[in-house]
Amino acid sequence: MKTGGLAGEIVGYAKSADSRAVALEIGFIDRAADTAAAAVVGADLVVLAVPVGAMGAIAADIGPHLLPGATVTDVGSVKQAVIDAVAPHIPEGVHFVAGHPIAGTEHSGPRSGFASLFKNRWWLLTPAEGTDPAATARLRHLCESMGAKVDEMEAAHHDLVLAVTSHTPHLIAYTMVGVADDLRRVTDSEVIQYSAAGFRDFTRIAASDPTMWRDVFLTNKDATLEILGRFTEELFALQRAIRLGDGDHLHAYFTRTRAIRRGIIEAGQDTAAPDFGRAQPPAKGNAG
Ligand SMILES: NC(=O)C1=CN([C@@H]2O[C@H](COP(=O)(O)OP(=O)(O)OC[C@H]3O[C@@H](n4cnc5c(N)ncnc54)[C@H](O)[C@@H]3O)[C@@H](O)[C@H]2O)C=CC1
Ligand SMILES: O=C(O)C(=O)Cc1ccc(O)cc1
Repeated sequence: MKTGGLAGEIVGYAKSADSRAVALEIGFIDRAADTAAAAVVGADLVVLAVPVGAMGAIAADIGPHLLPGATVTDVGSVKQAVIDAVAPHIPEGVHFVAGHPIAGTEHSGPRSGFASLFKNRWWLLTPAEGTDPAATARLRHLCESMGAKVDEMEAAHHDLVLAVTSHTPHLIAYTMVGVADDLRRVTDSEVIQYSAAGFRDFTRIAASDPTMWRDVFLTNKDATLEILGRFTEELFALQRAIRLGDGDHLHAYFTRTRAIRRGIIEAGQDTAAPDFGRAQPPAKGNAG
């Protein structure tokens, strides 16, 4: 927003004074406020960017101080739980349009942002029924002005899609790195030394912020458990094929998954930059 001159003044609040100082120093914000409530006074747009489990408490803090006609949005990785936690604190006359940019890295803190983060990435908006379409349209325009591609969907659908494309894959990465860590005690440092690309990608993902990801799994419980259930069924089928020496099963399975990857590339949807991205655009309408 700063680079594109998309806001008159950007006021920031973060829990730690250090984060506020860094955000000011690097020109991320024009002014730092000492409290969330003070930060929103007079603001046309308020963006909540805290772990999903902290959204409700922040909304309660700022609710009474919001400008009539303002729009509140968020960038949380889970949508239904955020809407349930935030909406009750948004006063009449203020618009709440929940959102999720599918863009980020394993890093957090103010130094981890960069101006091109949203370029060519999906930004999903999940306005609740009855939301003023003009507020959603204004937010869509802002996201597009930062280079993002915008889509709208229902919050529950978002949560299922993201359970497939982001949340469960993160859990698998965490698990695989945990397994390797156990193994490392046996093999000394070989696991790290001879890491192949696949495992390296897992370690990058597994370096993501623990609080953020704890909250994702606590708040997207049902969808994650649904996808995890399907995942373990498939895993057991592959395990059985290996045990039985069923090469046809393995070959057919890997042929199918290769076609999916090729489909993503042919559709021009592999917009991930080498360093920053495993997040894929959600497969529209075919999750679950
Ligand atoms: N990191 C990523 O790649 C992406 C993150 N998101 C979502 O964005 C949101 C923010 O994540 P990041 O910007 O990565 O995190 P961050 O760690 O860079 O920033 C989080 C901020 O929330 C504050 N905070 C933490 N706990 C708090 C609490 N209990 N009360 C008040 N403030 C609190 C921290 O002080 C910090 O200023 C999360 O909801 C996450 O799910 C969405 C897309 C990508
Ligand atoms: O670092 C990565 O590969 C990511 O997947 C970043 C990411 C993390 C959380 C989100 O809700 C969206 C994107």
